[in-house]
Amino acid sequence: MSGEKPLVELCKGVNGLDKVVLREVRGSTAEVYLYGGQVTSWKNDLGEELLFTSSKAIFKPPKAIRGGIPICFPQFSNHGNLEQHGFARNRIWTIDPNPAPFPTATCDKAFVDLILSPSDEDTKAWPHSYEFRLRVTLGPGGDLMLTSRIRNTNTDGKAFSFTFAYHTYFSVSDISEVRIEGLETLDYLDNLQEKERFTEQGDAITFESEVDKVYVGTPNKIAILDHEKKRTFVLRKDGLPDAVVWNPWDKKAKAIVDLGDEDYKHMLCVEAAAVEKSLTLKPGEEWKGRLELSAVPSTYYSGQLDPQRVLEC
Ligand SMILES: O=P(O)(O)OC[C@H]1O[C@H](O)[C@H](O)[C@@H](O)[C@@H]1O
Repeated sequence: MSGEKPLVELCKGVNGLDKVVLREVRGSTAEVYLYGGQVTSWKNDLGEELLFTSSKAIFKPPKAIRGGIPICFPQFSNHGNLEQHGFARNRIWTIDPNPAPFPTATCDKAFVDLILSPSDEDTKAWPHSYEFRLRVTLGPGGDLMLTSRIRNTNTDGKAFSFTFAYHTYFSVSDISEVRIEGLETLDYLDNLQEKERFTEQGDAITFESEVDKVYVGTPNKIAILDHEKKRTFVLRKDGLPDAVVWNPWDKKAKAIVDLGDEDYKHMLCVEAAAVEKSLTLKPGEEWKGRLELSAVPSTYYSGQLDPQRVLEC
């Protein structure tokens, strides 16, 4: 019985890496590795895994863990001179022993606060002082919430700019059975066509080949419908105007060392992000970016989906 176990527990994960397990009274769980400050598991009260982690994921620095929710900071992808997706995803974060109080009642919420501070090596690549606090919360209904607060602590008076993404890998039954609602008719930058700008057509987005797009200025609510699983993920975001959609498909999957050849069928990345326009903080300023995920049963049959109902739930 999960009722016997603590709501928040620090234990050892793969290869002896530290991880924090969050438990919710009805049985949902989440796991967060200090390596990368990365959520690697989120299960509903039936014990079903909702996030994808690669069958070939390498749980060992310096390679970031392939799956879950890597944090891309201070750079998304190759939009700058830093390493791909920045360094936050392959640094060891620490647990904040004195987290700030929760704004609302805390008693039924399991949460952990992690901190990323710059190392000497990071400062050479990105010469800024900052404090990055990440709160991961498992809500009473099993919802998963991530809140990032990044503060400029430069003492030289300099502002800094960054791009950011919660690079979420959703677990899906079969990529061909999945659709995304909430991104129709929006503009996107196509990473497969030199970041050229296009406008999405009017239908829900479905998948039949490689996709790597940055949708710009999206609504704060996006739905991912898994027809076969009869499950809908609802992604809510705040402070993050863009949404990246990525699936490598078969050829690219084979070229990614830590991804199984068939894994692309069972994953879909929909990433709450700030990519098109970088975010700028002056000394003393703080930015907050929030992601909230819920997984609900899809109350529809094939061809009878009312998109409005999904997005309003
Ligand atoms: O292999 P990674 O460095 O983890 O990146 C995986 C993917 O992340 C994002 O979704 C980018 O848009 C893709 O271009 C990139 O291929």
